[in-house]
Amino acid sequence: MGSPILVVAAALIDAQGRCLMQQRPVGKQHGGLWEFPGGKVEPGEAPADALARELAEELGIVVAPAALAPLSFAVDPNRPGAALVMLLYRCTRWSGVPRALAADALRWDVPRALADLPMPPVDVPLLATLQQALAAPAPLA
Ligand SMILES: Nc1nc2c([nH]c(=O)n2[C@H]2C[C@H](O)[C@@H](COP(=O)(O)OP(=O)(O)OP(=O)(O)O)O2)c(=O)[nH]1
Repeated sequence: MGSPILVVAAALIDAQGRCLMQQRPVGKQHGGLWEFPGGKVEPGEAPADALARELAEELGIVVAPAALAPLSFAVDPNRPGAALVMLLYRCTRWSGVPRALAADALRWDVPRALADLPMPPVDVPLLATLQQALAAPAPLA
């Protein structure tokens, strides 16, 4: 069993409280499943920088690393070869309109509706946490 693989991903939330998910291309690991945009952290890269890079590559949007707020994390201990650790950030500010540059499709919807989509195992608890976070009253300023 190798060292854990660190993956960063974003819950992009629009003004209507909808979250963006993308469909992994058929033929890749987890092909056809719906996921949060993001990817693996490269050696020497800070997690938020890695996520800003992935969001530019996958969606063509510009996100300041400071606009990425840590939300939750999840672990898939059963991934072949090495456990996968996924850090989920919440993001409400970006420049540009997300486009499916690396995915087969994009979908904006409230987390409750997204939960019906087929997704990798780590995404299930993360989406539930996101749903709770969006349902909770806004924190006092
Ligand atoms: N981006 C993303 N990846 C996820 C999610 N859930 C989940 O299990 N993963 C897995 C799928 C991949 O094994 C890994 C993400 O790495 P990646 O997207 O860079 O993988 P990849 O196969 O496209 O890249 P590569 O290894 O071919 O360079 O994490 C998710 O919600 N978002």
